[in-house]
Amino acid sequence: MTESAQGAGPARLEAWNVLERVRHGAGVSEALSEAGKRSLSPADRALMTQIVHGVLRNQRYLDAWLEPFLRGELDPSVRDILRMALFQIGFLDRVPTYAVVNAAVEQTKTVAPRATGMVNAILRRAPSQKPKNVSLGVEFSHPDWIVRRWQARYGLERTRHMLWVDNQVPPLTLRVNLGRIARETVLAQLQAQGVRAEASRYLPEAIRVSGPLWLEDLPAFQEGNVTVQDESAMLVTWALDPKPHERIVDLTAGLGGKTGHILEKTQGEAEVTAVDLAQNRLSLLRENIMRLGYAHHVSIVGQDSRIFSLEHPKQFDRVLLDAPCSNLGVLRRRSDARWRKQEKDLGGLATTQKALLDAAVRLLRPGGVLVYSTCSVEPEETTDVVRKVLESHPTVHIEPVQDFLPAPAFQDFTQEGFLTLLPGDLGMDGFFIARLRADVREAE
Ligand SMILES: C[S@@+](CC[C@H](N)C(=O)[O-])C[C@H]1O[C@@H](n2cnc3c(N)ncnc32)[C@H](O)[C@@H]1O
Repeated sequence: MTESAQGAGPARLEAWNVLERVRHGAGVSEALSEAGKRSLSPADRALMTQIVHGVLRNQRYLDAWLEPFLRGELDPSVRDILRMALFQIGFLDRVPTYAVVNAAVEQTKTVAPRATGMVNAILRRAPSQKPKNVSLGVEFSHPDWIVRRWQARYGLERTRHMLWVDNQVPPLTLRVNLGRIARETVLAQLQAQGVRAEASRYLPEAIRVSGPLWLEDLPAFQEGNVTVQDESAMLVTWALDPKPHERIVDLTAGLGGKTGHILEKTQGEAEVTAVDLAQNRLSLLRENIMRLGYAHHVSIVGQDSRIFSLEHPKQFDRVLLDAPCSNLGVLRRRSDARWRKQEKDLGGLATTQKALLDAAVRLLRPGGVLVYSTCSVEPEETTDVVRKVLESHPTVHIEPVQDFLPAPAFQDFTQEGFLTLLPGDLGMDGFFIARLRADVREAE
């Protein structure tokens, strides 16, 4: 590493590398966890993460801030250095402005030496001239199409709140395997490490952590009794309400977040199958389930769920379809997602979701239960999909989800039998959950 690169500090150098990788298509979580494996101190890792998410969450605002100072085209690598500097100046208070400017100048010397003078000149003037009178989309750094559709549905104040929620650092929530360890024991372990945490008011297995936590140091995590998952994602398994000895399939299992919860709730006594077509995700799912100690209690199938359903019709008591979606309910966690999606993608997603839900219905035995969930609350991906599928399957009906949720507080968020949590409701991620049941007599 050159002397000037070192001058920027390891956290900023790695943050810049991660942003470059994200610009070239890498997912932000994967890029951050790769970078985190390099020898960074815990403080540098935290600063790197804060800068990367902060720049992505505030990108449009930062670009509007830069705009008046630019003359002509800007090299994307230099733009990232400027965005990082303005984010630290505008949104963090721990580093003095002169130190941020010096770090950015040092970094530019190695990345694009000829731009050093320009970066220096911009960062001497810009900090005192923040953008004024900007639109909601600029103020909260969201694409206009998202702002427009939320405002049309929820009105101005609600939309402002949702946009604000998306830019906050989300809470870290832990799921405790209550069959193996009491929540109080995990809380005591957290307290012993000086971590601020409290029991969720809404789910008996959830803990909200509000300070920094190195999970690997937590005994309950090492023993496989704790998993990171948002409370709204935990509600999906509550809605499914799996029982021991049933045949259950998780049709889009991904990394196994919900498969693990199903295994915990049935204490490994159900016959669980996890399907996903992404082989790389299934290897991680296997590792995750092994850590939880349920490796021998799940069959893992790398296949398109639509094919799987043709091969196993009417064979399952419970089917979970946590469908691929636009992620618009979890923008606070996926800081890059708002820039990757376009409104026209919703149509294609809805087609896939409908095809997968048709496949899910096919797997139900008479009387079987199906849960459909998305981390988006857009009607095209949620109520529209469910209604269309119900029209073509008259032997399947809606079962009100509220009867299966763990706290009375959720009643306020149910309508027509569906649960819809908007981003930030009860402090949780945005989520949609529907529960369907096949008639006992005549499943399709
Ligand atoms: C929302 S994620 C699932 C997250 C997972 N349920 C969890 O809790 O960790 C959607 C998943 O659907 C998978 N997928 C998309 N299309 C599929 C298909 N046709 N068949 C099987 N899996 C599919 C993706 O690979 C992705 O892992």
